[in-house]
Amino acid sequence: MAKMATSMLQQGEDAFRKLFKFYRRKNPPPDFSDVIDFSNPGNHSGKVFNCDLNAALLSDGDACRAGLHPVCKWNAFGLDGYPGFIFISNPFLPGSQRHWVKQCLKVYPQKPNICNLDMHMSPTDTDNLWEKSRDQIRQKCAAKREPKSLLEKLRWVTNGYHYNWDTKTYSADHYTPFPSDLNALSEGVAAACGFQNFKAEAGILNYYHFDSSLGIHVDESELDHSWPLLSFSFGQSAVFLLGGLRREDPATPMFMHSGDIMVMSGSSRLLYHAVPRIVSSPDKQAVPQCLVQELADDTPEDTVVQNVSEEDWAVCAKYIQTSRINMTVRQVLGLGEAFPTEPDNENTVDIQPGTYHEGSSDSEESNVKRKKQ
Ligand SMILES: O=C(O)CCC(=O)C(=O)O
Ligand SMILES: [Fe+2]
Repeated sequence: MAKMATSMLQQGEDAFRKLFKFYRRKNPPPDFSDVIDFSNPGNHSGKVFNCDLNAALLSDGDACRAGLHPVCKWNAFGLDGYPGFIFISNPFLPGSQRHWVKQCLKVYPQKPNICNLDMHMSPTDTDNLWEKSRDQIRQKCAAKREPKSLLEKLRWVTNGYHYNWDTKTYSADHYTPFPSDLNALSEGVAAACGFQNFKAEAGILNYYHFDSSLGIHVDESELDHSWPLLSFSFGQSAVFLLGGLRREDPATPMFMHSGDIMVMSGSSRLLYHAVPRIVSSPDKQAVPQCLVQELADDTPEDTVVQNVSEEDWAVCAKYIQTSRINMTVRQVLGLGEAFPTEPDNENTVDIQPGTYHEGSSDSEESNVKRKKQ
């Protein structure tokens, strides 16, 4: 079976699509032995190398304020053949990941931010998703099939410059202030990777369940590609496929576990990628161990990461038992750059907003619709 995945890599034509289908398959489940696991990279030591980040680029104090270990303690890796790609294996301080899960469920979906539910519901119906869903989630019984709460129907949220899925553009007049805590985390990670003046301007949050996937796409709508794309994962794990500059190029499979960060920069910034499958976290506990921990008592006052109340965490923990949340953060504009004044209508495409990330479809195409860029 492992051979099967490898041989697909060699076939050339549409190798990525075949690999996507291979990892998406439910019955029989695929062999995951070719999937690089950066938490245990020994098995793939031929492709993975240690990446020495310059610890002087982010002070220990700033790292701690963003809820991160000092950079000298990070396990950062590069991947042969992918210059500019950096994988940081869970650099989060114990307890700090909970904050991001709570923000993604309770705070970031709030109006005026936009989510997939807005595509077919009124703003009053999609506001206060947390309040409308928390009791239902908390009382959920795993053994029974129960109706999904609105929060469980959430697939994406945008913040900062809100991505327009129809025109595949960002615009000056569709903007809400970028969350300051996520900005601090993003600036810190970017700085540690050598991008000192990175500005977090747009965020796309993706919410996955065990039957979700994200189709093959490239993120190229940002106007300046010299800045990295940052990706943060929490909850259950994903198989992530990193491809080439062409959609059909072969791809390298890797796991993203809770707390892992990916930086796509330089010549890896515009590579095709996809998430064919969500899998249980490797520690096989209902909630990944790194999310069980609470913030240390001596956490400084000025940290952006807050303690999550027991009441709130009860909801988040229930949700995350079957879900993964990914936050991608982008800088949209270059230094001193502004959006073009005339909208570029030629870019209009035939995607259906909100269909990029449908859970139950077996077709990889259902998700590909999201960003065929
Ligand atoms: O969920 C992920 O790991 C990938 C998300 C992604 O590619 C995107 O939002 O553009
Ligand atoms: Fe992406």
